[in-house]
Amino acid sequence: MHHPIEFHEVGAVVGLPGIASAAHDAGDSAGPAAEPGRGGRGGRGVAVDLRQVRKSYAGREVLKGLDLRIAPGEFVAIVGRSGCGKSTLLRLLAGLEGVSGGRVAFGEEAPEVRIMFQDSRLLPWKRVLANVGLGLPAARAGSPVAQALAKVGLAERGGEWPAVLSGGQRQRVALARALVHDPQLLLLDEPLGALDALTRIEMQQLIEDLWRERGFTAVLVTHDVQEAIALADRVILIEHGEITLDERIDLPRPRARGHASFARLEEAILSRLLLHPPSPGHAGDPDFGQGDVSLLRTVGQVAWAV
Ligand SMILES: Nc1ncnc2c1ncn2[C@@H]1O[C@H](COP(=O)(O)OP(=O)(O)OP(=O)(O)O)[C@@H](O)[C@H]1O
Repeated sequence: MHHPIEFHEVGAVVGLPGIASAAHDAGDSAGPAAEPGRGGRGGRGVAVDLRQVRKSYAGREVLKGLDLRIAPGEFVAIVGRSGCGKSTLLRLLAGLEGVSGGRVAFGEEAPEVRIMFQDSRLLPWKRVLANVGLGLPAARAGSPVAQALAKVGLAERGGEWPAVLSGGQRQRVALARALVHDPQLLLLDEPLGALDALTRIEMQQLIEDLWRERGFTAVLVTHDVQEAIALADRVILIEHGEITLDERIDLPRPRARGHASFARLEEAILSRLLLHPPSPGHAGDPDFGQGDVSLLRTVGQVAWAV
């Protein structure tokens, strides 16, 4: 049964009135309406609702009024050129920074949100077990920590120091450290960016498996369009601080990179990325209109029909 979602606001509110009612007005929604994510099965995911989110640093506007709704259990990938504001968006979602305007809201009060970065950020003076159990009461840590380590394929490595692990293994530990808290929202800030190609694909599969099993909502920032298409229900493109593309990926999972429809979708998104070169200090893309989105959607649909 479909229940309306009541959104709970986090961070500062500037310029927008009460949220709960506005969030459900069909006509008020920017982007696709929140429908349940189709991959995650565990029902653990939380809905996310961003309205007119703005973020400035020292008077320079980095995010210029983002509207984005994410359904519970949905997997969203954010792509865009370096410096377009992807990590800033994740930090706002994580509550690590406050918005300069607009609002960030979740479908539940105080959901469990975890974030994973490109570097593992493990504490080098603590063994793997202690790193994964950080923040858990000692009495409760044992079994969940062991289970999380087993999930990421490192059941035997708990007694080791982070320094003796490979980069990929350290990221697995970082993933286990997030999993142990059973997150409702998992934020992934280019977590596989420093890994070799093979390890990267293995980690992508692991993340997808865990997402399907646990059902958390996932927001992945990545420079890799293939990675975005392989994992996400929707690929969002940010350009000059604005969302200029919100593309639903309807390919069956697991997704075969070599498949013609995958390749065409990748080409379409890449060409969209390359269409508008960076223009520092320029507010938005005046020459970008609905037509561009329609064009890409057409390309995508043709690709999916193949
Ligand atoms: N704490 C900060 N103080 C000042 N400027 C900041 C701060 N954090 C981010 N910025 C600026 O905001 C812009 C967006 O940064 P952000 O890290 O979100 O980009 P990004 O899209 O994630 O880039 P990349 O892909 O290179 O990681 C950049 O111009 C950056 O210099």
